Amino acid sequence: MPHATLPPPPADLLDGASLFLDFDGTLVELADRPDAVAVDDRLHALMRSLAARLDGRVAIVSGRPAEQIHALFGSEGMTVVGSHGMEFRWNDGRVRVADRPEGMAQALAAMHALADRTPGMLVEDKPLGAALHFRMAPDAEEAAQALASEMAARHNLHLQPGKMMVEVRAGGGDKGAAIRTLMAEPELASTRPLFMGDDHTDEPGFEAVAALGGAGILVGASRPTDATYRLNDVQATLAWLEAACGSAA
Ligand SMILES: O=P(O)(O)OC[C@H]1O[C@H](O[C@H]2O[C@H](CO)[C@@H](O)[C@H](O)[C@H]2O)[C@H](O)[C@@H](O)[C@@H]1O
Repeated sequence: MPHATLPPPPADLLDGASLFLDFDGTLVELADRPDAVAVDDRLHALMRSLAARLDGRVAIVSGRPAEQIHALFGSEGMTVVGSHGMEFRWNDGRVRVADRPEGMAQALAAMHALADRTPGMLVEDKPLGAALHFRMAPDAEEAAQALASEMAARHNLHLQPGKMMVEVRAGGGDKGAAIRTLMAEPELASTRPLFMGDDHTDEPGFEAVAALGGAGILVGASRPTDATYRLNDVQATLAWLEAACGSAA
């Protein structure tokens, strides 16, 4: 994986593009708890501007449940892919959701047992996965990783690392495969896909957009990546998007 110093994206990159956006760490700052995140007026306005600028060719591609992203954005009416590429909710009402894997109940019970004896550790129960969050219990990272690995192996679940969390989830897809599915929509044909994301779990998305003739934009510090461009942080990302779609205040 290349590790060059990446330039910021050019201002005209949205021309003829379809835009896929990660959520946590890309559009909103990371917080101590998953439920401490909100979509403010600035982000609402930006999503409306992007939808207008790109004729609706904008989607959120998140590890969060699609339902949660919908609830956070309210009436924006955009396409959302949730659960790391396993749930599709298109803006025309179509829905495609993978089955909840067997073994989730046992994995959740084991995670709750660990969290109950670990102050600060949180369990996130998702439709297609279960996550252990140790942002507020950093000393318990090893225990969380060990339990998630054990649950993944025992119940044939996909092990999904994240930022200060580890998840077991339904397998068979990732953000890269999800972007390929979205790009197969007729109205996206012959557009150039762009994907913005911050996490290692966004790398399959960067790889997919590059293979489809587009570009990935890494949000955060320089690291080995398949992205083509880089922006420093969430604030730089919001400012670049606003400028690129002409909605800067
Ligand atoms: O793919 P994303 O949209 O970036 O979602 C990835 C995960 O985001 C959430 O967890 C992360 O954000 C939390 C709130 O800032 C933070 O407390 C946590 O440490 C981060 O890992 C979400 O809770 C997960 O379900 C997503 O998979």
